[in-house]
Amino acid sequence: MPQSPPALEVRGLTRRFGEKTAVDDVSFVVEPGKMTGFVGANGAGKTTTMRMIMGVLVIHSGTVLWGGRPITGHDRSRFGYMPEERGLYPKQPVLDQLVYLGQLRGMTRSDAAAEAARLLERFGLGGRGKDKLESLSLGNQQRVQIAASLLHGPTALVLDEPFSGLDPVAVDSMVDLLRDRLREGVPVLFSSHQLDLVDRLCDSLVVLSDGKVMAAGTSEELRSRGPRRHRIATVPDAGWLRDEPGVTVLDVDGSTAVVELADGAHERVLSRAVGHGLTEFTPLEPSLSDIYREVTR
Ligand SMILES: Nc1ncnc2c1ncn2[C@@H]1O[C@H](COP(=O)(O)OP(=O)(O)OP(=O)(O)O)[C@@H](O)[C@H]1O
Repeated sequence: MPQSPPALEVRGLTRRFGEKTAVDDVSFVVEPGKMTGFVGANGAGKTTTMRMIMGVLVIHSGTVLWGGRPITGHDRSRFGYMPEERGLYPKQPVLDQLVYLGQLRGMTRSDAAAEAARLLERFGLGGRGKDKLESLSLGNQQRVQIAASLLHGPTALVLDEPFSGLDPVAVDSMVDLLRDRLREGVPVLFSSHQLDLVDRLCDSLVVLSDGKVMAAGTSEELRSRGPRRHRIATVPDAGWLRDEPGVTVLDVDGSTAVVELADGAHERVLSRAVGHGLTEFTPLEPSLSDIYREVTR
């Protein structure tokens, strides 16, 4: 029977810098084949967590598990990692660096060269292989960094802000490449400040605030736990909702209002709305951005 692909899990991960606990008892799972967004304000502890996952920073307590057992150096060497500090050499030609990295990761020279050329082509950089990295625009340098993390057919991807500085076309071509890996069951963890992108791309979300996990789960789970918003329209005017118990009006414009309903208020507000000339009563699914704002408020 074929083995199911491994999940990446962190359990109780903790890291201090002097007096400050930068990552505080952090636990979450990145399921195989799932794109998991890692979000949080500046300084929330995302980079520190990713560094501990990759073994470039000592873990003070907790564990990283790969396929349910403690991760090894060999496991990590097969991951694709895009560190915050990036790490390619500005003064060396793009293709040479990629081939070198591929060889470091156990590829033959010719396999590494072929795969590097294929990835550069996919990113529209087919003609730039002989150029020094520093001669490329920042967005194109970013594409090369991404190619470096994908080169060796990684078993998991840990990507620190992979989309920052990319234009929408570059984001889409990167996402296409990631989807190829996801289909093979590779778990992908990526940090981002771009909530709209996270909303569009993620299967799951981990929200970090001040070193702690504020929410973690699949998009559906988090959405079902998110604020219960409704759009209610009553003709001629929806202003009466302002005085209705159990209703928080977020926006009202003439006959239409967007509201949050308290637990148990739904039936009563619906029947009151009928009395006020109801034309619409629609539940609104919260976006991941709404959920993020809610849990970090
Ligand atoms: N090497 C270090 N020495 C001292 N403090 C550190 C070190 N690395 C991180 N920190 C502190 O740990 C906390 C978490 O930082 P981290 O870089 O992990 O956050 P982040 O969520 O990745 O932020 P950003 O979104 O700005 O990249 C911050 O308060 C930071 O100043």
